[in-house]
Amino acid sequence: MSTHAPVITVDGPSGAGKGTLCMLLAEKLGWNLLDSGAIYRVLALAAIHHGVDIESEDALVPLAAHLDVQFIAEGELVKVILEGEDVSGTLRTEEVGNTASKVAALPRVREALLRRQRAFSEQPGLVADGRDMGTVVFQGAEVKIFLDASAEERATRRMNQLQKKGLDVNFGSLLSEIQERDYRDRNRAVAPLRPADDALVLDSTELSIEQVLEKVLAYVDAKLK
Ligand SMILES: Nc1ncnc2c1ncn2[C@@H]1O[C@H](COP(=O)(O)OP(=O)(O)O)[C@@H](O)[C@H]1O
Ligand SMILES: Nc1ccn([C@@H]2O[C@H](COP(=O)(O)OP(=O)(O)O)[C@@H](O)[C@H]2O)c(=O)n1
Repeated sequence: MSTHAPVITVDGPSGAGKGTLCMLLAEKLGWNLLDSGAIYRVLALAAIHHGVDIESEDALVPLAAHLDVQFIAEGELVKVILEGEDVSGTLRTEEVGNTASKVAALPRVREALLRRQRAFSEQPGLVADGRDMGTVVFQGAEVKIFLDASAEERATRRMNQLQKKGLDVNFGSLLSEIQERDYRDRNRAVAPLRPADDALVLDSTELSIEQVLEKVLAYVDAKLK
């Protein structure tokens, strides 16, 4: 019989620093990591590859249920293999993020991905990154964080991140894409982006990565004692 593994959930909008925080937390604690956004992104990419209509829930549900995806940890990075192909690079584009947010608004698609996400909860513990980790997928999590930042700060962070990868990006269009995605994620009928009632809400607009990690580690320590 498997014993219950503790879970830390980190939810919040795009660019708030969830992925960075979760990676550091998982590393520090030696726990497993779930990047649930990557699963929605992989589904979006699979739909694009197979020419599936991203508005058709009936067509997307079987695709979601049978996603052939592997996450392979390579040092600090995670390699994502979809149907045998390394898609780690294309997965992070804003276009795929936007398509992911459209397929993620469909209730039966979310339902089809629930078991796959919960299967990540293994000993010694799980750090789960997403939009509905604390409100839906791991409602009973021991520690819940909602990480936020102003839209302007998040767009600036994303712009710097993309520029470092050598991509040419426009701040104005990045900001409006982020705002559009936030609006869709916050206003969908199922599992909308919102803090769980028992989440610590942390605004990272004026905080460095180190300051965020320090605050969260202190909170985690107090909660897990
Ligand atoms: N507190 C912070 N201050 C400044 N930059 C940050 C902070 N947290 C994260 N970043 C940077 O912002 C970018 C987006 O962070 P990421 O963790 O990918 O966000 P999310 O997973 O919430 O979309 C990354 O380049 C990351 O290094
Ligand atoms: N648990 C989750 C995670 C992501 N998503 C959706 O997937 C999209 C991409 O998620 P992501 O976490 O990779 O995006 P970023 O925060 O990295 O920009 C989001 O805009 C959400 O619409 C979701 O609905 N539920």
